[in-house]
Amino acid sequence: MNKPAAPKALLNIVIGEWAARTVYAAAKLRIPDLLAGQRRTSADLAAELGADPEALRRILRYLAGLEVLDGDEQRGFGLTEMGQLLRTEVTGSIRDFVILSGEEWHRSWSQVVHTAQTGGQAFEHVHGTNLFSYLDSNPEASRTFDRAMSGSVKLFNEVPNAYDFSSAGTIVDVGGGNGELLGTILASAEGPRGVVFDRPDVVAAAEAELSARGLTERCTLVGGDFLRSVPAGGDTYVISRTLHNWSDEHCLAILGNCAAVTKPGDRVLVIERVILPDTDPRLSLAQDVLMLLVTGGGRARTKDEHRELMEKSGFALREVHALPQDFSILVAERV
Ligand SMILES: C[S@@+](CC[C@H](N)C(=O)[O-])C[C@H]1O[C@@H](n2cnc3c(N)ncnc32)[C@H](O)[C@@H]1O
Repeated sequence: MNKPAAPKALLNIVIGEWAARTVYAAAKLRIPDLLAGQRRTSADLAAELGADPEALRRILRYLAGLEVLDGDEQRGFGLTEMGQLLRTEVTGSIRDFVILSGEEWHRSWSQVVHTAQTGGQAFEHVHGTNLFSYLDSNPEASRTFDRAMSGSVKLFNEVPNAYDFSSAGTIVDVGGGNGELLGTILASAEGPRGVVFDRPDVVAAAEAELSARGLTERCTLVGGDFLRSVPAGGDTYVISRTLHNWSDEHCLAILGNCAAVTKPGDRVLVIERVILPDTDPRLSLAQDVLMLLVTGGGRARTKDEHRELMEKSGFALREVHALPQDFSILVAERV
């Protein structure tokens, strides 16, 4: 397809927000769940939702234009492959990410001018507190955040294909969230044991995930603060989608805490959207600005920036492997 002329290309970028808001509305109203396995008209859906039929018809028509839905009022609207991903209970659902993006992240993006002018965090400007303190005192937002982070089955499933964990003894997932990544890794290799390490409230929620996978015997949950220390006893430390939340100084503290409990030859695996030359930068650079808005010093980093942080902490970057959704896994060895 030819690249659209500049005015149209720019307009398409600008109205991207309208598309995102409409997809958010559909997810929030659970329209994709109501369309699972069936076509329905807007009148039918509006009756069930207590919504306005004509407003809903025009919104569904826009969603069909965006290829999130297909069909029309006569045939009924149905889900496309993209629409399926907005259902609640499907493998790889990104509904919770859409809700997080449409609520918490949206409020911060609306203050991007504030951040541009002051360098200050939009999130703090909006909420009067930083992201993780806010999540600590807002259980509902915290659950949405954790679910949004864990809706990454495709990404997590690829991790054991990119790195062979079979010779690991104990794998510690630092900032391991609800344990979904560690559960996937342990399910891929019978030998290793695991530790999920995260904020105390978060690891409590990981228990259900690991027990559902029958992994409680092989896995320990530890609550704490990775800026102070990380659990000792591992030979493989995984830090997934976490360093981007933190400034270089804080990353050095986290990596330094891993170095303090490891010996030469042990591994740190960092999973991040790395800014790589000659690759589509749209996801990694969007992530970088999101971190600018919602964290104090967090950022997406280049491979060399990661290498430097690792070297300063006592690790040598050995390998980089590509993962889905423009993520990479950086494998470093304790020197
Ligand atoms: C962006 S999430 C990534 C979660 C998971 N590793 C993944 O890839 O889906 C960052 C994680 O860091 C955890 N975290 C934040 N501050 C922490 C701290 N001071 N100590 C331990 N964990 C922390 C959060 O609770 C959250 O689970």
